[in-house]
Amino acid sequence: MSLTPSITEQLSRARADLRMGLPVVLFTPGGGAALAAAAETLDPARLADLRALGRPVLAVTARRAATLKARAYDGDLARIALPEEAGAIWLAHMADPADDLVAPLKGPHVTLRGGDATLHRAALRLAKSARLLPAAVLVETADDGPAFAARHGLTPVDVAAAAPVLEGPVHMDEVISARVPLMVSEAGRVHVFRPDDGAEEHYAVEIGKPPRDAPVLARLHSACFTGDLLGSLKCDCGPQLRAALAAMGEAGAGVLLYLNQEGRGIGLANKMRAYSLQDQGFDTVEANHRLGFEDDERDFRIGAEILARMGFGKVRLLTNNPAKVAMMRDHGIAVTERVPLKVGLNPLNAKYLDTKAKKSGHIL
Ligand SMILES: Nc1nc2c(ncn2[C@@H]2O[C@H](COP(=O)(O)OP(=O)(O)OP(=O)(O)O)[C@@H](O)[C@H]2O)c(=O)[nH]1
Ligand SMILES: [Zn+2]
Repeated sequence: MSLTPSITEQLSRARADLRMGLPVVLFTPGGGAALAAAAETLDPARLADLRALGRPVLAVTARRAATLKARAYDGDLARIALPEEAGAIWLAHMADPADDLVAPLKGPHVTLRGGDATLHRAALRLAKSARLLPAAVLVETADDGPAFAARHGLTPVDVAAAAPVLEGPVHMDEVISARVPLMVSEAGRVHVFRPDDGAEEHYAVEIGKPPRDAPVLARLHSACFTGDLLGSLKCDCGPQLRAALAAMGEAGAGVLLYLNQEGRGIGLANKMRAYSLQDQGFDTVEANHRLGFEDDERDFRIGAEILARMGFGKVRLLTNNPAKVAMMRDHGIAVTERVPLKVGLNPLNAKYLDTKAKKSGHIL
């Protein structure tokens, strides 16, 4: 029936539920089912309810497990049995490395081996896509997943159906575009693109009337609230944003995608967590890992999709990041030239830029 939510819509609901602290019901058809909640938002009352249903397990990524010194028998993740006395505070400390140094968690942690980690993997993937810390509490239930969910008004997610949606390309539609005269060019136009998975909208700023059959001067700019808006000296994002627009104004044509992938795709709250770890002495990559994330969690297919939707197939890409060039090529956009964008170096971001050059392959 068309009134029934699609798997994409169910996933979008599940993300909102996790952010509010509600568990969702993950299941594989004909296989197991589990209630899953994000460790970061789960309150003590709901944790007690989960405990009443079975033995809770905390799933963390292998990155987080490495810091916790927990064995990741599942390769990419670890399933840690919740000790009897573990409450919401224990969970918060396991999920969030903020206090790792001042109050290290006492192990040893009992991690599960054998069995199936499919539901745990899906829970972590969902938590990441909800821009939460990748740590989830799961309790398996012998009940039928969808029936259990219906009884309690919870969102059921068929993880077998969800996998290709979570890993697949995002579909995007243009909602509207309107003329916005800019300082760099009066011929500015802002386009708003809305993904069909309920996630954040992304924007394209078109300068002039770039012909669609020639390489366009383009920038894929990832949102940086602190750098772009506040003028943070910790990164080079603000100067890069303004220099890219200025270059397009000067050339009379160009397209800047403003992608809402704050913090290289981990969201602003997690980026601030990473910043707080950086104040403890970790670099930008180490901080991401301690939080349980990879170095870069952005999905560059979003940028490729928007360019394609606008009719652009060839770009002269303003970037210092060769991975972006490779990613565009992988997703059907020809990069005829990489145009360096070296601006905004200051004494406070020199180490950050140096780390990006050494660990992330950026060309300084
Ligand atoms: N997780 C995390 N994200 C950061 C940090 N500093 C900046 N960012 C984010 O990084 C993104 C910008 O990415 P960069 O790696 O600076 O640059 P790039 O876009 O890969 O490459 P360029 O095209 O050369 O700018 C923005 O989303 C910022 O919010 C940090 O320390 N940690
Ligand atoms: Zn920045």
